[in-house]
Amino acid sequence: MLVGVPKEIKPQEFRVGLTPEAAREYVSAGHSVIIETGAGLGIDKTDDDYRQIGAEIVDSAEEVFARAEMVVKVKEPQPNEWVQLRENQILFTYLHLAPDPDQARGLMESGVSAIAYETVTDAKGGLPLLAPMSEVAGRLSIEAGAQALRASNGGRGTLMGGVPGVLPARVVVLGGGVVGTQAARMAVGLGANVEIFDRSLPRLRQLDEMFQGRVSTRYSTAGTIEQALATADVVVGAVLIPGASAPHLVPREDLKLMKNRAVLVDVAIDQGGCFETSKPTTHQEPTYEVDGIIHYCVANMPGAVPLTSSYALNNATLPFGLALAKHGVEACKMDPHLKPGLNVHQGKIVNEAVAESLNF
Ligand SMILES: NC(=O)C1=CN([C@@H]2O[C@H](COP(=O)(O)OP(=O)(O)OC[C@H]3O[C@@H](n4cnc5c(N)ncnc54)[C@H](O)[C@@H]3O)[C@@H](O)[C@H]2O)C=CC1
Ligand SMILES: CC(=O)C(=O)O
Ligand SMILES: [Mg+2]
Repeated sequence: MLVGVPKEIKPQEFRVGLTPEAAREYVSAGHSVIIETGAGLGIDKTDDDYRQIGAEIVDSAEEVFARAEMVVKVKEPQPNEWVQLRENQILFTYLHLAPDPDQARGLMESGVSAIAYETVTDAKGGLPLLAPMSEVAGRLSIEAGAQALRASNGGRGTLMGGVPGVLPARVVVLGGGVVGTQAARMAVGLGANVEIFDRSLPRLRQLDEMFQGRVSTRYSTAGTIEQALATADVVVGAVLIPGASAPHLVPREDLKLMKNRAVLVDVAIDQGGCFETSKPTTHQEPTYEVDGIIHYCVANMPGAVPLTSSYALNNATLPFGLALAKHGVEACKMDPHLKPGLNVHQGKIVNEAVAESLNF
């Protein structure tokens, strides 16, 4: 199969769909790989690095989209990308369609078969192609929160770990999955006071065990969240209902319960966000303020650390990508975990949760 990788075009997105090491695996398996010139520069890989493993460098994204039988990307296609997709072509990337009906329509009209990283599953009920980026985003969320707390950035002026004689910041994490766990680890590492909320009691038990008393766990209800908001310095939004838009756990009116210039970090923004007042931001302008509360809502957080992120992502996507390259879209029928990854096929939304969420 001819596999193509365009350069990412979202603002400040420096990851790449295939690292040279991953591209080499495709070539070894007998596939051809074309890479848009400069696609790897964000991870310090030159065109020559790709040429050396047997890939062909092409001058434009247009050529990649026109020639490739499978396009491998990182972020969801932008409007000028989705118009270049076509029937009998596979797109393998993050899509996050539930909160994005325009993209959903664009992909349906293109006729492409689009497989979304974030809805591929594993035998343990996890999301193996989302997990590595959730690990990155979870860890970054605390760095982002700590930065936003600085007075020079509009925040309350609280130091995460406090100092002897002065209390540390209170960090509230909504959702104790991959993002939430990594956020909690980082916050604990900085010496913050941490509470994690989840709706799953088995998960709360695991977290309790894992953190050995360094983190408090709480069952997530509107009431318990309201109580926590009153004392929080940073609230990390890390919930997920796979395929669906994130539930709004904090309505706008609840911002008045919070301390002035406290910080909301909405990692779940790519699924629409879990605070009512969230709207996607970019690394260029990551924060904004609503009712005295600082919001950080960057939808491609891992793009800020493209080296770590591209390798972590490729480690997870490689076996699935190789299966798609070998068997085409039929691979989704052969692998029950790749099957839910197929979001758009023959002009229809074919993942049930995504279709339901979009009301399609
Ligand atoms: N902004 C960014 O750059 C990135 C965003 N993400 C997003 O972060 C979000 C979380 O991802 P993961 O941690 O991998 O998901 P996950 O599935 O590992 O964890 C989600 C957790 O939320 C819990 N949950 C569901 N409803 C809840 C509720 N009402 N209250 C409290 N907890 C609830 C679930 O029980 C689960 O433990 C997703 O939307 C994902 O797309 C992930 C990576 C990068
Ligand atoms: C998961 C996701 O949206 C990202 O890595 O940007
Ligand atoms: Mg995202």
